[in-house]
Amino acid sequence: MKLYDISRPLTAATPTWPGDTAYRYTVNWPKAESGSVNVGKLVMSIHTGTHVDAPFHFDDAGKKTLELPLDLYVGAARVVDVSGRASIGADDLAGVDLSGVTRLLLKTLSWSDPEQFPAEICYLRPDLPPYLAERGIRLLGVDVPSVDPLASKELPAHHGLHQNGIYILEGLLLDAIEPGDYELIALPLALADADGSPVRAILRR
Ligand SMILES: N[C@@H](CC(=O)c1ccccc1NC=O)C(=O)O
Ligand SMILES: [Zn+2]
Ligand SMILES: [Zn+2]
Repeated sequence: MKLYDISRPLTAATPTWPGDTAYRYTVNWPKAESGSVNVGKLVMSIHTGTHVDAPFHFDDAGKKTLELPLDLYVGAARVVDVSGRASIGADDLAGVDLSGVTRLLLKTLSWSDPEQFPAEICYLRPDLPPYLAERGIRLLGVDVPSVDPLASKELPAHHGLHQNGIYILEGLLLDAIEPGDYELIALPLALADADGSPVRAILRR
């Protein structure tokens, strides 16, 4: 069985949201000092690289990472190519059969330079969340840092997905992935209080 890594590597150079905390790993307690082991310390924003959003990210009353339903992040997923568009709405998926699909990953290819935070990304239009929910989608993954336009403060797609019971996976790397059916594994860490979690996302087929 072949494994495809669809996670962005986390390094000090991984781009973050403007002004947000970069990934930083340090050996906080070196072997020379501890006498036996190197002990690392990790500092990063939850929204750097490949991650899930918990509803608390955009809703003070929303579920936090530890309360997320794990079954959504493991199981059959369909990758659909929606590249070449400025945004995605129900119209853009009209020709795509979504019957039996619970986890949908949209390949927008709109984050062209992985070394730079994008200036503009393909985003979701407000008619998409209800359309997906009617078809049974419960998890939506994108290959960009947000499901909304980067400058949006209202976050209509985040809220629309949430209102329709659809959870969000962001920052995937789908460039090398052929559209089709896979098994997805992208589990959030068991983080108390958090508004999301970095994930190691893989596809198997
Ligand atoms: N909502 C975004 C993240 C986001 O908006 C953000 C992340 C880190 C620092 C600032 C952010 N937004 C500021 O307006 C997301 O899609 O997860
Ligand atoms: Zn996020
Ligand atoms: Zn988000």
